[in-house]
Amino acid sequence: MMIRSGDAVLHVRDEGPRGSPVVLFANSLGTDLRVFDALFARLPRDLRVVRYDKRGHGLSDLTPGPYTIDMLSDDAIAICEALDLRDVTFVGLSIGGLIAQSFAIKRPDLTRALVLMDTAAKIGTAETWGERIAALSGGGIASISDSILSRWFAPAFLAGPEASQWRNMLERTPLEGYIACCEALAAADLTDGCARINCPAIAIAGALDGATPPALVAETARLCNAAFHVIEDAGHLPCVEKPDAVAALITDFLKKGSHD
Ligand SMILES: O=C(O)CC1=CCC(=O)O1
Repeated sequence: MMIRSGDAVLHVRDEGPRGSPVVLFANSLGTDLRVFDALFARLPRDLRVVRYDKRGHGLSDLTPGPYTIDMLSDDAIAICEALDLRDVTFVGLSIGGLIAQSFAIKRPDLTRALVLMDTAAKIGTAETWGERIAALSGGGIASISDSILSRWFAPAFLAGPEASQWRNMLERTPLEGYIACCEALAAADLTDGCARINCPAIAIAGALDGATPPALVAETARLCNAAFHVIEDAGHLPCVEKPDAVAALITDFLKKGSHD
């Protein structure tokens, strides 16, 4: 389905029984909602799982940049309002985790719990994102996809045939949407707001994550009192590489700490 948020129409997938606990997923830079396919397949069937392509990605509209995390979390709020979702457990991957933090800071009334996956209150610096934007403007996403993929995945996964679908997804992301999200990342620092989050939360990091290393994710977990978990033999996208381990953590959290 498609849902309007301001000047964009967003591609949303809403699955599972109505009236069940709601889990909302926000994707990372250079991916679309399919990044959660393997994880979704392993979650309990008695959840209402809502996924969407953030603007500038997947089948959602490409609106002019720069974007901000505030604008991107307004999109998540618009989806919740359109679908009348409440008591949301928000699972955010990387930039999706910044969106989830911003959502929880702005709308604690909608937030049941957070799962912060390979993310932080601040990712990179204005300088490192500026360098990436300059490289992208010169050569496009394919010119830097090898280095991005080396942070996304452990070497063994990267060497196998499964990795090519993620390279294709990354390289087929609209360049303008990708850059607009890099601009949002360059400006984002949720350190102060994150410390005010007081809902139940867990943080997850791939042990080999080269983009948001475990120590950085652990620091954000400490800020918002989240339990911290490391997934062995995984990089920045553990929901792709180790979906069984991630599904087990989220299922346990939903049973024990998140929904009653
Ligand atoms: O592209 C990367 O290096 C990893 C990443 C940072 C923010 C995000 O969403 O992905």
